[in-house]
Amino acid sequence: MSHPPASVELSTAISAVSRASLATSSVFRSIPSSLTKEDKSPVTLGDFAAQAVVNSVLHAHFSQDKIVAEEEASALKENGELRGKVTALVKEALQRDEAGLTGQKDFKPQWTEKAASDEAVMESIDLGSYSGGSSGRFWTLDPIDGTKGFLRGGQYAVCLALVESGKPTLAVMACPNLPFTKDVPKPQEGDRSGVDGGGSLFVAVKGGGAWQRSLNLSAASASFQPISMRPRDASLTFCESVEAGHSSQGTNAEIAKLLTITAPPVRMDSQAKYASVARGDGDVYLRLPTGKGEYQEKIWDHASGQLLCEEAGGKVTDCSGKDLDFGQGRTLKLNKGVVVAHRDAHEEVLKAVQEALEKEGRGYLARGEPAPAL
Ligand SMILES: Nc1ncnc2c1ncn2[C@@H]1O[C@H](COP(=O)(O)O)[C@@H](O)[C@H]1OP(=O)(O)O
Ligand SMILES: [Mg+2]
Ligand SMILES: [Mg+2]
Ligand SMILES: [Mg+2]
Repeated sequence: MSHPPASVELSTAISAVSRASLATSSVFRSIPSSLTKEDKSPVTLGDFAAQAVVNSVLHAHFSQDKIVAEEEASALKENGELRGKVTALVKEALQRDEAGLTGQKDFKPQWTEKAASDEAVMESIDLGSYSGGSSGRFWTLDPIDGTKGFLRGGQYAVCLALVESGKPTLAVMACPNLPFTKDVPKPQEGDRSGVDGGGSLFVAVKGGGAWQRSLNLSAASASFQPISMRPRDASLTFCESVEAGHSSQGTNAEIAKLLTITAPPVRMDSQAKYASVARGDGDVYLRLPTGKGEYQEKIWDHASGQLLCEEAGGKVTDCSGKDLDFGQGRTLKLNKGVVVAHRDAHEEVLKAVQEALEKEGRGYLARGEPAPAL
């Protein structure tokens, strides 16, 4: 098959994510500033604009579908200048010609001019407030995954997935700063001039494979190609977060020793990590909890990445070997940590993860038990 299995959902999601990544790329080039949210994490006008774009495209095509998305519009309600900038970005992204942007000649955008007023933009952002759950279907969106990377001038991703009965069934992820192949060097952190050839777009359909093409239709690699994880090899390479506070890098180093891996881990921001192991740039993505595992991972931080890796031949579980459960609300509250490896390597990697956690006195995370009370 030379194209992912077609559906209106897939065409709509490709249109939405491609448009959103136009808005984020434009903010990225201009050296974004940020606001700080209540949980102390940053948000930029790129996050707001991308969420408004995706939600308004989804709502125009599937008005019954609910959306679980990261951002909320409250900060824009008090800040007219920021609101105006977001609306201008949304307008520009929604007005782009579909065939020229995504090559989807038969897809007819259903949204109207009205989607790009200040009021409509704020309403669209707040369409993402759904609480999730295990029944029916909903979309989950991270408008900019890796906002810290986005601010530093590193990797980030626009991540959208359709979840049905608690399981991701369709994923579209744009990685505007990830070159189409590993052979083209990634831009240096802080380089805001963009990627030669225009970054990468990833798609996965449950039971229908994982695919990528260049985000830029004029690039040589503008048509979808299937991707797969690297088969179990003699030596494994690891991929982990740049942010030490997001996962336990010390535990990863111990796991590498147990697996006799000597190569240093590749550090990268965002779900671009899932995409790069899905296409075989690396072998293992570990995101192990810090401390006692107090942080609950958000569903939008994993839904599209999980499907991409599973459809590319991988297995994705938490530290106790359980599947990620996307039907528990806005967070993965029944899971601790994420372990991604090729199907044939996963058991061995998980064993090393569990051994390292036991050694550290955090074996309860490996057993899926609550942390012991002091
Ligand atoms: N305390 C935390 N622990 C784990 N992940 C976090 C934490 N705070 C934010 N995140 C999320 O981690 C992801 C990026 O992590 P990394 O690049 O380290 O893999 C992002 O989804 C980020 O959200 P956001 O979408 O707001 O950037
Ligand atoms: Mg995120
Ligand atoms: Mg985000
Ligand atoms: Mg965030």
